[in-house]
Amino acid sequence: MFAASRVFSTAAKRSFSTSAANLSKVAVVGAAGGIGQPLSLLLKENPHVTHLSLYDIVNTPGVAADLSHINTNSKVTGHTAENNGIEAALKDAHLVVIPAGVPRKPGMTRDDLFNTNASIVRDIATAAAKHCPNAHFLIISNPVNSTVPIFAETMKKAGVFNPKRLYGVTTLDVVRASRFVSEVKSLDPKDVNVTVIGGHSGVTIVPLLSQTGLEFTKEELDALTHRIQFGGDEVVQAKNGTGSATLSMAFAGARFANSVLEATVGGKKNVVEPSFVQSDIFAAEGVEYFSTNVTLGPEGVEKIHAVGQVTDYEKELISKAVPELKKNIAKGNAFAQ
Ligand SMILES: NC(=O)C1=CN([C@@H]2O[C@H](COP(=O)(O)OP(=O)(O)OC[C@H]3O[C@@H](n4cnc5c(N)ncnc54)[C@H](O)[C@@H]3O)[C@@H](O)[C@H]2O)C=CC1
Ligand SMILES: O=C([O-])CC(=O)C(=O)O
Repeated sequence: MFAASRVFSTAAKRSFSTSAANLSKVAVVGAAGGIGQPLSLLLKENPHVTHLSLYDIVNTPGVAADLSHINTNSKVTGHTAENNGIEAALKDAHLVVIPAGVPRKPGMTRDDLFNTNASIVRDIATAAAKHCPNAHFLIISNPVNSTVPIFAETMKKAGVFNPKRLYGVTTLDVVRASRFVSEVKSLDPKDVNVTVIGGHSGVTIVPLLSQTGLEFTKEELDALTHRIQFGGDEVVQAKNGTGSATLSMAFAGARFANSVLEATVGGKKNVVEPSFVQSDIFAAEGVEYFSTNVTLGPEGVEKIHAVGQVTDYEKELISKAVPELKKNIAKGNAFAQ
């Protein structure tokens, strides 16, 4: 995993800058938005990317022109809905990152975004099934617990679903957890890895603080657990109606995209990241998708890690997460039928 303070190490840049065979087309859908723009900037700096393809319903020609002046190797193209621009944007993409859709305002839950974002994600999945069915798909659009099932069901209908290549992006939860714990323990976040499992909203976000190897008082556990579960709300409140996390999400999304690229085209072994993927872990409880650490390999998800040893406190958190997740997933599945 990357050190929290740097998205790309100098060594990674050096080792991948010379091999053309390692390079690939990456599309960002929702590229002109609050997340899309800084995420595209970070991807422009990624040495694995040969072609950065930006799609949005508005403004991508300007964003693409701007980014195209940065002197890194990748070509940048901007596409909008006119003239079926999504086809050109997605065709032959190796990886597609999707931060398209509306963000929260204060007082809203992520599930309140469902009515708007569900159809946006379904329509993008329909286009993806047609133009780049073998790509790796990174879903950022909320509510992730439901948009991942929507994307999967739409791909299944088109007969092209590959569960190894569909990832709900939950990286921001571990980025936050690392930062928040390091603040409490006066540590450098690069030395603090927190496993977070479950989903990406409120009580479905389950930090496994016992697995950090650090000691916490009950007060610290309660406060940290709450802050990690509701970190998104802190930003929504602070932005006061103008949106939700964009810059930290761009950082997290770029880290996850780079990990997938390193594992799939960079030849790197043992790349481990958390992701909300199709998973057997709680399938018996009717939970078809679950976020845990996964090992990424050349084909995508190679191994889903077990939850591991958990305390009674964490068992209780999991028992609250599972029914909520089940509901969110069922809602996504039902929408896509
Ligand atoms: N997974 C995670 O950890 C996080 C997820 N999010 C989610 O990411 C999404 C985007 O957030 P922001 O970038 O802040 O929103 P934003 O409103 O700034 O940007 C969204 C962009 O999507 C575009 N868009 C809308 N419909 C589209 C379509 N059919 N095709 C292509 N593009 C389309 C809009 O034109 C806009 O440029 C939200 O749903 C938000 O809740 C935000 C933070 C963290
Ligand atoms: O809170 C939100 O709505 C955006 C999000 O998913 C996050 O910041 O984790």
